[in-house]
Amino acid sequence: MVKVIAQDIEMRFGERTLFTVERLQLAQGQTIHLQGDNGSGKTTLMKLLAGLVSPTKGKVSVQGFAPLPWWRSNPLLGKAVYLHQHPYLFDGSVEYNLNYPHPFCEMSKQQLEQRTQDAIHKADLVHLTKQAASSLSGGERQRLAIARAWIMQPKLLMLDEPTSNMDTYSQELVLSMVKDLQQIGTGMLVSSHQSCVLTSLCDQSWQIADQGIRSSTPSKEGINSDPITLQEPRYVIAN
Ligand SMILES: Nc1ncnc2c1ncn2[C@@H]1O[C@H](COP(=O)(O)OP(=O)(O)OP(=O)(O)O)[C@@H](O)[C@H]1O
Repeated sequence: MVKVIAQDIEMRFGERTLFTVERLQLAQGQTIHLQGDNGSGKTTLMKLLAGLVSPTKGKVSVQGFAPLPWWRSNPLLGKAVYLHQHPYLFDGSVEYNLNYPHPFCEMSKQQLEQRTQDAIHKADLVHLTKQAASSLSGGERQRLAIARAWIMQPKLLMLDEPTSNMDTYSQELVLSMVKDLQQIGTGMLVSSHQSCVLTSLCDQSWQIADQGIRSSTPSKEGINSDPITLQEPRYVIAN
């Protein structure tokens, strides 16, 4: 089983402690809703788990991935795929952006071509394939970025505010792609400071508040947010 583990983490910017966490784990098969107010540290936590930023203290490690070639100095990069809410797209057409990850995918050329065509339809990008990615609207950019991840079938995926900027139609397209990834076991962390179309898929919630991160599982009424009890193992940390 593939997982990314954060252990004894402290994340600080200057004098300000954003959060501390004893242990946090994102594994294949999990779909987690990451909640927190604006500025609480959701993006920072995701970047930390993706190896894009380093914690002030503590360690982030991965398990279950194939050994790295000697020239890859950062063992975290590329393991848990992070999608920013304003996704980074390459110069070039929508088609170019969808084909870009092909060399990194473990699929035959034929499978990749089929999956790319399926992604174009799933994300309703058929009429946009030749258009420059830089000219897309915010919602179209997000659909393209998620379609690109859908082709890659990452083991771990982090979606940062994936449905902000999206109308109902785009949200439904994204929901369908995310459900597909969930079915093949992609472990996902979905950040959103309020419920969105994707949060109903989540089987767990991480809440950043008061410089800590609390983990909870949904109850019948929704996410269970009982008062914090440090002894309970389901809570990651609470300050
Ligand atoms: N490189 C940095 N240097 C200094 N402060 C930073 C840096 N990166 C983030 N911060 C600060 O850390 C805090 C958390 O930022 P982050 O983007 O992780 O929050 P967020 O929960 O994703 O917010 P939002 O919901 O508004 O997107 C913010 O106050 C931000 O200004």
